[in-house]
Amino acid sequence: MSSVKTTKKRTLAEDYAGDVGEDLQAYMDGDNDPVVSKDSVAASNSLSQRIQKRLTQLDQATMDSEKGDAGYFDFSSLNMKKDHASRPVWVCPNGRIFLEAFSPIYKQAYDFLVAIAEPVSRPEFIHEYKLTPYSLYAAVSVSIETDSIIKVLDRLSKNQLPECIIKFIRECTTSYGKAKLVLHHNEFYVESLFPEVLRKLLENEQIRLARVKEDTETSTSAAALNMTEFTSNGEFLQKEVSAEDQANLQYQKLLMEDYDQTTDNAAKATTASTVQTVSFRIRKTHVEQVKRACLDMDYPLMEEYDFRNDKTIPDIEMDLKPTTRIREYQEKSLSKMFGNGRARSGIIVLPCGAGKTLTGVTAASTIKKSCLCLCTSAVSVEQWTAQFKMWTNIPSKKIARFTSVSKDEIDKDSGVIVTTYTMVAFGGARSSASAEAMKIIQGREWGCILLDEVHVVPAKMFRKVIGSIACHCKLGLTATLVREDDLIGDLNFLIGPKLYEANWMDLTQSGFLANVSCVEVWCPMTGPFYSEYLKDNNTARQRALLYVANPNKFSAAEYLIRYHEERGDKIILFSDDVFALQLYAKKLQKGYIFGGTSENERMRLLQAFRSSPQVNVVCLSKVGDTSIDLPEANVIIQVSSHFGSRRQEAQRLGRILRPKANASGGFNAFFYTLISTDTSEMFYSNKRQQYLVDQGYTFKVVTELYDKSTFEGVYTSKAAQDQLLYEVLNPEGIDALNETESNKLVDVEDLSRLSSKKMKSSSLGALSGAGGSKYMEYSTGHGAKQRHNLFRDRYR
Ligand SMILES: Nc1ncnc2c1ncn2[C@@H]1O[C@H](COP(=O)(O)OP(=O)(O)OP(=O)(O)O)[C@@H](O)[C@H]1O
Repeated sequence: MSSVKTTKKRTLAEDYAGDVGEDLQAYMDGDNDPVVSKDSVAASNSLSQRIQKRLTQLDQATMDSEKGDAGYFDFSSLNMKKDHASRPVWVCPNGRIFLEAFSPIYKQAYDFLVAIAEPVSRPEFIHEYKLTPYSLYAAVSVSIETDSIIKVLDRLSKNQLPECIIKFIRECTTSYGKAKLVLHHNEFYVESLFPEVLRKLLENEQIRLARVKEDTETSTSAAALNMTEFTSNGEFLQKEVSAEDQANLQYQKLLMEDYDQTTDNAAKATTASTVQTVSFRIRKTHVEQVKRACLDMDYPLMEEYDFRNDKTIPDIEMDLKPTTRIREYQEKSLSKMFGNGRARSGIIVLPCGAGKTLTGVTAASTIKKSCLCLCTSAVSVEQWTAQFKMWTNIPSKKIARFTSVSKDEIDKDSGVIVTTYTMVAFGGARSSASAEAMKIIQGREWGCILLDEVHVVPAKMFRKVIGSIACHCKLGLTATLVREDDLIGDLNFLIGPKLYEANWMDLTQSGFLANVSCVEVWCPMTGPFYSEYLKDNNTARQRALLYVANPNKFSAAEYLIRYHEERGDKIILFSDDVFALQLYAKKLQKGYIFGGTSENERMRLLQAFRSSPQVNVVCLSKVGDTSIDLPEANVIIQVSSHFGSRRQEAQRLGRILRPKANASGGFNAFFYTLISTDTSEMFYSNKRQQYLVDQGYTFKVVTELYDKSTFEGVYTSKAAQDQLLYEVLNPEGIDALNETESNKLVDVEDLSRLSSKKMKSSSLGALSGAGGSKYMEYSTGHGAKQRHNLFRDRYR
């Protein structure tokens, strides 16, 4: 109960934070991390600090000269080219790039920009991108050279490239991607195409000490051997160009010449019979120290796996089935990973429901070596295992699940193990079966690690997992790389750069994602509810319950359920608040699932929802945000959510993104958020939507959903509303309810093993993940703090 009290004291800032499973939270809270050396953190921090400095300098340069009183940038003095109308982008001195999404060469420009810059916002007509040291690092790592970045950007740009931008690109990219860490025949090499880079690195004493001297050599790079089935992006560009309007072909070719040449060169380099590289061998025991020293010298070591030449790890017979067809964007993302014949470590960002699993499975089946797949929950472990079997011909004895409940036999030589982060990172006493499995996991050399949902796992836990496992290649997968804290930078160096990020709207237009109509329904508070809401003596918890249980909101949900049931839709009602969840479910006579629901009951309800035409509504607490797969659902009604969490909003939308049969071509999925007006819910809602707005979704506001004079529902009568108010102000057993909910979010095995000390010291906020500092808000113009003057008053 002590934890409940802590929750009530949470500050507003804490409330904005998003959620992360408590099991992960525990590792963030732990003070000792034997695997991670403090030096390693310091090194990465010092690099982050330098990067931050560069960014600050860039911003400062712009602020000094361009920023006006209103806090907006005035770029009217940009030096425009004569033919600017036919070029698609503006490049601003603060590193922001704006792309006309209606340009005939949009696709090519998009491919280029997403490779060199971070997408900030991608609505229908104008996209915004941002050049950052990380994005440039990613560009270099997929073989786009400094001069090509500048040249292509200049060709695409309507204005002359600002000098500070050219300087920024040069400064950020000269040293990145120039040195690689390669594992050849079980030996680690630092490799480079540039002898002077290796000479410079060897000036560092730590690196010199780590070097095995006799191995200095000029080698024939293994990258010279077979190309993978994923060709370089140059080829993709050609394909896309041919699909464009013929009249624009000449111009497009001219414009993209340099970019094509860059990618062609990269491809040629890999198909040519030899590529001269210089390398030196380093001691295995010194790998971490060398990585650190290189980071410190601004030469982060790219990690690539020469899997085709690796004879130390036995191949697994694992091919995609002939019936498996990967989609264009999946192929494109994989081409960034395998573009030079080796496997690059990095992160692929694909929207919810776009098929990250198949992308990961295809990567593993291309490498065909032992593969460790790390998921966030036992349910995901089941889903990944099923998809490995569905898409590939992997023999069943070669794939094993390792969770608290399922421990399959692990193949002695090689194979795929699907497990959770917590199972691997757990530091306490294990059962003998678990200890045995961990011995194999930690003793084996892995071809690749697949890291699912990388945005939710704390960097500290990553270090622990990655530091305890020997692997050649790491592929991170995520839908929402939303993490404005420093940890996102750490991910770049712990896993690798972002290799690809798909555009949600492009995938929607191509029919790979459902076309969702997002609606915010404004529900005024009833008089009595609002006057209680305004009273100071009511706790924050009570006030939150008042706006969630607002009778007008209840009626709106009731109306929407009736409307969509009549259409034959499948509806999920989400409420983070378990008291409210039960209220809605019981009064509307629908099934509900929360942390306390038994596994049998859960399965029964979900099965009924999936297959029975009579069961079209299921009410879910936050347990349904990610781990419950309901591809049939096409309507979401949110009545209560986790404060300002953009990730939760995106994850919930993701529940209905699976493509739907749609004869008319209009919206085929509906995402409703019910907001009690003039309460703090309005403020949170605005923050929550920002990530989706940046992906191009528009939220319509509806103020008159139904005719109040004729609608009759559970809480339309005055007497029923009074009764509800009484229940809300005197809720029975509410604390116990919420406690059960939070505890059930924890992986069972880990919960039983978390030390009682840790359990006691965690706040309820931490248990539900709210205490994690994962959701710091945008500080760069997209949060409510920087809202336009016109709208500020509305939210005051
Ligand atoms: N190339 C493909 N061909 C056919 N079906 C596909 C393909 N790629 C993905 N799918 C299907 O799309 C659905 C969503 O895939 P998956 O579960 O991997 O998505 P996801 O990106 O991991 O989503 P979430 O983030 O919601 O977990 C699955 O049913 C999967 O079978």
